[in-house]
Amino acid sequence: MTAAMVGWAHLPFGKHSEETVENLIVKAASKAIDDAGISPEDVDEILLGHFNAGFSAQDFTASLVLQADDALRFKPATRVENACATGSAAVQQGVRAISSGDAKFVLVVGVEQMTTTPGPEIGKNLLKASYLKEEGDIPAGFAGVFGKIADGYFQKYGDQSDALARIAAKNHKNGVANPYAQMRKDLGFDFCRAESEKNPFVAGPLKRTDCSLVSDGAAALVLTDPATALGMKKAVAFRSMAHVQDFLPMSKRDILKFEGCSKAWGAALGDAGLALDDLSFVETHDCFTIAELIEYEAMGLTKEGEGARAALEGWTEMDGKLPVNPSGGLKAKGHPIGATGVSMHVLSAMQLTGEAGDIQVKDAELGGIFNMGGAAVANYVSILQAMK
Ligand SMILES: CC(=O)CC(=O)SCCNC(=O)CCNC(=O)[C@H](O)C(C)(C)COP(=O)(O)OP(=O)(O)OC[C@H]1O[C@@H](n2cnc3c(N)ncnc32)[C@H](O)[C@@H]1OP(=O)(O)O
Repeated sequence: MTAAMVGWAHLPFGKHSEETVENLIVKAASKAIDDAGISPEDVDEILLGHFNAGFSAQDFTASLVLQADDALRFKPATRVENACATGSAAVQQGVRAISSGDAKFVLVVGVEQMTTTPGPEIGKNLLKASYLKEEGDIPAGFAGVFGKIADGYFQKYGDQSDALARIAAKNHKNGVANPYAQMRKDLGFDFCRAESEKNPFVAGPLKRTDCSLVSDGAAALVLTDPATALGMKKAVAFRSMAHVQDFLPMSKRDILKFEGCSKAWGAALGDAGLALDDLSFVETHDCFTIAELIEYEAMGLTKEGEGARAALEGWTEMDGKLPVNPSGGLKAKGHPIGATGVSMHVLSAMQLTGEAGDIQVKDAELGGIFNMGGAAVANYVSILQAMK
């Protein structure tokens, strides 16, 4: 074990036009420090996950965290970015600072405010996480990128519309019980399966219900070393973690396999000496339902081309053999880009300390997280375990 989470905070995700990036950061940071029961003076390093890419005019944001408390002034603070995996990139950098012995307490904050940006610009900003030379003109923003992946997958393995609707319906159902989720509505399989005025096609075979939400929100956590964590009121350890970065152009890869995701799961489970079956739950990056389906294959839950089985046979439901996205995922909880990976770690820590309330997975002991930037370009897996 290299590091542990000892305090955390999660603001409700949603449309928060009354907020500013600055307020979101300050609120989440203060709450996480309070939750850890440390003094702001104890923080040795600050990492801020913030994608931005045009969502906010303020583009130099690391120092905004210092506004959570005067005692944070003069602490080293750095902004970390790796597309939609920005939050996990910040968390894993924090774990490295702890493991190296450079810091005793690290504060990690993830934030994004997307909904105040006009519609067409949202898609344009998100597309900056693709290879612009090849994908820059794809219509419908990042949905266009995953629409292309879904098209290719359907051509190779057949129509997967039922499985995608099952994934959407599962995540929406789970989101109802999550007080931090943006959309708490059980849409049901039939609504997600059928094209309708309320559920139009967005890109390729992907309908609105196959897409994650556009969101505002922040989450934060405090890390320390495992020995110090043992003396604190709660602690969730990093049993292992992995980061695998792949080529940016999709043309240089077989995009129907998320090879970086597969390698990251292999490395993290291997380092932990665990099998996927040992995990109590997984929070995975369902930016689009087709991504969750391919991730089932990449994490080793099913063989290649058979991800649909896991959805159609209920393996990943709350009462299935491996609950996936008990939080409702990006689909229902929301996907404020820079906050997403931090949120995944916070909600998993809540599961492992029995703080997850109505989304609690029974007897959760080990949790896996997969957070992805771009189309399987930045791949981060963390395996978390309760310490007490
Ligand atoms: C970039 C990386 O590195 C990797 C990644 O993670 S890629 C993912 C990045 N994120 C995205 O691409 C966001 C994708 N989602 C979207 O762009 C938008 O949600 C969307 C285009 C699918 C829909 O937007 P829209 O058509 O403007 O819908 P909008 O007018 O806001 O809302 C209309 C209705 O649909 C609902 N709705 C909006 N988005 C929804 C969604 N994704 N799922 C379900 N319902 C949705 C709204 O609640 C609203 O419902 P009511 O009429 O009942 O109030």
